Amino acid sequence: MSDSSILSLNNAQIHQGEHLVLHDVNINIDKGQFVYLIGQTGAGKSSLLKTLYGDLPLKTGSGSIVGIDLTQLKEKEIPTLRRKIGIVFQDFQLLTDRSVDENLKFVLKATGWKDKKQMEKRIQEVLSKVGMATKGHKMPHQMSGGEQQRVAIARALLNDPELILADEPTGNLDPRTSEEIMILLSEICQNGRAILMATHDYSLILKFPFNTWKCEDGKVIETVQSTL
Ligand SMILES: Nc1ncnc2c1ncn2[C@@H]1O[C@H](COP(=O)(O)OP(=O)(O)OP(=O)(O)O)[C@@H](O)[C@H]1O
Repeated sequence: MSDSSILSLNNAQIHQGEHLVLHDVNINIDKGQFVYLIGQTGAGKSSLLKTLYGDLPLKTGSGSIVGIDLTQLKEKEIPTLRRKIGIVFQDFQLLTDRSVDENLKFVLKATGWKDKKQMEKRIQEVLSKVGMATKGHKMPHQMSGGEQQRVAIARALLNDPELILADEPTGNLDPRTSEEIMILLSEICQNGRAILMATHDYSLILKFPFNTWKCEDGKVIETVQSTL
């Protein structure tokens, strides 16, 4: 593992309970790198991401993410891990009973922020980054899917993570909105964060080309665009 590595798995096995999903996984992402994760339904993309954010245990092989050893990860260390990475899901997962500002404040409080002024400042900063500076008062149901995903990305940025894991972040969006979200994620990457993004959308990969890993036949292989 090089100094610039932000995520690596070596000879890892990814399990869902007793079911072996992926084996001999050897992957590395450096700081500031963008990588796509593709593969057919059920191929193991979400299982791999879940292992990386501590939702599934890594029992075989070795793995490290944002400086944390995944094989040694204890239940009580999972919040620390989640603070150091940003996670974005297909279905946004905003709390539907509160405004954008309150959604973001909830995460800040849960991750140890106390000072009210500092929290307000940080919320405004991340909302500006995703083009939602004036939308803090909105409730989730008052926003389009694309706007909700922007807020979800703002939420992922709150604690200034070096790595963002995104599980089909454009899966619920129309093609144009998907492109807008990709432009945003590309900008975030250009600002030095690494991104690992699972997707089914090959047209996005062609428009925004980055390294691509494919889950296939129980393995993760690096692939080139012409073989997608
Ligand atoms: N909670 C679970 N318990 C047991 N097996 C599961 C669970 N979730 C997924 N699996 C199994 O693990 C394998 C990989 O599923 P996974 O969700 O990682 O695939 P995926 O590539 O993300 O698929 P999709 O593109 O449909 O999201 C599949 O065989 C699936 O049936």
